[in-house]
Amino acid sequence: MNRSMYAKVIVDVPARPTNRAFDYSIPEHMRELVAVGSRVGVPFGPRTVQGFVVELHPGTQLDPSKVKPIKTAMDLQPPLTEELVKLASWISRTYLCHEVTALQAMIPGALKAKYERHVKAAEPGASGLLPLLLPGQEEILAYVRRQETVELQSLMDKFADDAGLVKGLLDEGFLVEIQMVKDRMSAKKALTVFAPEDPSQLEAWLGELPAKAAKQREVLEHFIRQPEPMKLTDLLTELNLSAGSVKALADRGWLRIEEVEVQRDPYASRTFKPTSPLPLTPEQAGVYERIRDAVLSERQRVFLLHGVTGSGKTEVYLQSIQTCLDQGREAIVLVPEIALTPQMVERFKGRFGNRVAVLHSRLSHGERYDEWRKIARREVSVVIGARSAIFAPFTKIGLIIIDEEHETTYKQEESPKYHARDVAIARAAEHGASVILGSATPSLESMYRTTNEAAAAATPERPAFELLSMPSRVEGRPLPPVRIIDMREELKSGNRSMFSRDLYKAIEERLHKKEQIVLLLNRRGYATFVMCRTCGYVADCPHCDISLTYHQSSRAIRCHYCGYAERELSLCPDCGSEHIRHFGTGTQRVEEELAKLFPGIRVIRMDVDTTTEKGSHEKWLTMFGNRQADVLLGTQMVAKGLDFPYVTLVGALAADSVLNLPDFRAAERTFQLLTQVAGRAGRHQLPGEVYVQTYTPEHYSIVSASRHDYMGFMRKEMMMRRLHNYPPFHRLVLITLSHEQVQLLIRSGEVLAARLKELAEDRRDQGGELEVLGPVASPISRIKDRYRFQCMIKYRGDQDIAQIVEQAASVLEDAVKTQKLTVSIDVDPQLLM
Ligand SMILES: Nc1ncnc2c1ncn2[C@@H]1O[C@H](COP(=O)(O)OP(=O)(O)OP(=O)(O)O)[C@@H](O)[C@H]1O
Ligand SMILES: [Zn+2]
Ligand SMILES: [Zn+2]
Repeated sequence: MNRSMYAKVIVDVPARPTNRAFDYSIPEHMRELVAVGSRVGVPFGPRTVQGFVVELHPGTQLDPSKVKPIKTAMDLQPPLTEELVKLASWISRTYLCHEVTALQAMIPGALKAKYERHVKAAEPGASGLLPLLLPGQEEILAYVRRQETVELQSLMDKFADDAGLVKGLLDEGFLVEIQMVKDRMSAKKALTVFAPEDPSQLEAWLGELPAKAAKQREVLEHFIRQPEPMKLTDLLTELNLSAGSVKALADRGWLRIEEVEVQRDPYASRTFKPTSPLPLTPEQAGVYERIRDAVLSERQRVFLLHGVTGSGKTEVYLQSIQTCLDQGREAIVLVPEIALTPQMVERFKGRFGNRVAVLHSRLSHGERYDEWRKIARREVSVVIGARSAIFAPFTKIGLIIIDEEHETTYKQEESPKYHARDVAIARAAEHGASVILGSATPSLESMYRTTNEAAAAATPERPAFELLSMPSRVEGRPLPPVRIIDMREELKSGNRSMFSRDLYKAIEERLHKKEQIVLLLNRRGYATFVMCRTCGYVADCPHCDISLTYHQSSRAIRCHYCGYAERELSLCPDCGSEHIRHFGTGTQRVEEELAKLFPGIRVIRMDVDTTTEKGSHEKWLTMFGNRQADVLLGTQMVAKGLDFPYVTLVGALAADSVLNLPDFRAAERTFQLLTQVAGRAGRHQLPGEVYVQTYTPEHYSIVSASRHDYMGFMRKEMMMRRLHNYPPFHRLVLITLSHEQVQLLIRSGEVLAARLKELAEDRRDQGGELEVLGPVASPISRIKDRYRFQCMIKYRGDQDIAQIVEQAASVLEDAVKTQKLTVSIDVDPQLLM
């Protein structure tokens, strides 16, 4: 029984002055409904907005007569747990975002507020000058009175020809506007037929039916055989009836028809072959036992599992989860982008069946909401999903697994700019849960935290990691040999093709043996721009500092940042030449060249253009798995997690494409990508082989990847990072300012940097290491007609960086408020653009 009379509410108005909880009173009749974590509609200024209840209190510090009451309680069960509410406040402090933004990130899109404008008729007497009504207005008013409240838009639509009359009624106060806060989506409902509690009744009624009511008889007989409730539509199809007969029985009061929530299950039509635990290899067993002990200890422990590709990490995950479930606890599994790895879903559903919920971005709003409700109602105990699944509203988490922990997709690029790894560790602390960070190529940040140096500096918030390793593949299968091919030499000997001679031969051989091939071409590697070959003109976005991208399918060139699009060019706008070259996505060109070189070759191309349709990934991968194609050609999405037994050749066509990006992680990303894609070859009986084509064959990231030498790469890269004060030794905060006028922007940047440098000076006097770089133009210096400038903070140790950033940013508050300057803060940024 909830006796609290006041609630502290975080309102859905993401702005600095509102980034705190406001007091509201809870009307008597809502006391049972309003709990920590529930959503409420509250008056805020002249509006009604959604808010989240974060605390309950018996009293208020404010003058009670000034405290407004909550208007609506939106949930029967709060969608957020108390733990998640607390986590939101941690996220807001750690990543410097508004608390409501963090709360919003935790609920499914379907529950995000939709504001509707409704109208109702004013109380009689309020404006009671009826004679003033214009012809036609009386009718509108009467209509609204009959409906009680009407959504404004639908009223406007209904009386579209008289929109002016409606507006007049509003202006003169005959109609009053009320704002409603609603869910964007509601649970899907279906009519369901219920038999009476006591089935012997049915037999008796059967006797009472007139002889000619054969159809009704069939329905009763059905429920005598199967008394469980049944969806009306299913019943009608099964018995081949029309609704009339069922309705007739309901009218007699013999059956009951009710609207019942149904769940949209995106995997309902799929069957998953059940699997049982495999006997573990000694390496797997050693790792599994460490994890099992940790899970049983019910303390927060973080493991970094470094297992080479094909070492059987997934089986370790599955058995660790089993341990956790046996204990009556729950597990969360994160994968980079689940739509990309249907094989993962299959493995988890195969082992745990319908105890698994799946959350990813390719589900519809409704499907996502239904999967989420299964979690909220504890109908499942395992969640597998992309980044935001880390917010699954479980209450007894025992284990959190982050597969391919080095992936950048675990960092959200828009606010809240959280990293799922850190959120996982924070949740594990609350639940006494273990975390497994698994990868064949762990990030330097995670690896660093297994070192003694990091252990010495560990805090409860940033605990040290325990390193587990699985250095060999299952069943002693070898890692495939990797050959580096120097493309400069190819060019010298007159080969201008995208394929080196050796790779060409290797492909030919596989086609002959009916084995399969994976070809990787990094998306950023090959230009997709439009260029005039006469004068060198390149089509740029008129609103952004970036070249336009050619899309062959729509014959358009468009900007990836703002969506600006124009038709493909036939003449150069600068010199009028007809020699315009449209560089299609790199993969398209490779596909064309493959077809030319190997007539009849069957190629599946996976890239942004071929995978927009829902379920397309799955379709392509199933086809490839069924050996309906010889080549799987694609961008990064073919590099990860795939496990196909007939793949014996992997080719990386442009290994250095990532190396040339202006990012201190370029070498790390190159090493990761090459190692991952090489790992797709020879995972089963057939031995594999890998070719890496590059213009910089001597670079240590490429050499180490070719030797499967993670440790060698890591040591070298650590040295470079230490030398240049980059993560993991120093941490970064990136502050990006943007504005339409470059002058104002430069001035703001300088003011900010000056203040930051002052504060850094103070810190250094107290012994803190802190360096401020900038302001400089961002690598992408303009997006959507707004110029961009950035400052970077590099710091070391466990400093309260939030305080400094907030203090410094406050010097820009005026410009933000009055001049539309935007300030975006990224703590531990993954992309430096
Ligand atoms: N104990 C075992 N006995 C037999 N086969 C196993 C065992 N463990 C795993 N496997 C098989 O070995 C193959 C590789 O395992 P898995 O895909 O889990 O590797 P991984 O470490 O996740 O690799 P990657 O990092 O490349 O995704 C799979 O086909 C899996 O079914
Ligand atoms: Zn030109
Ligand atoms: Zn643009």
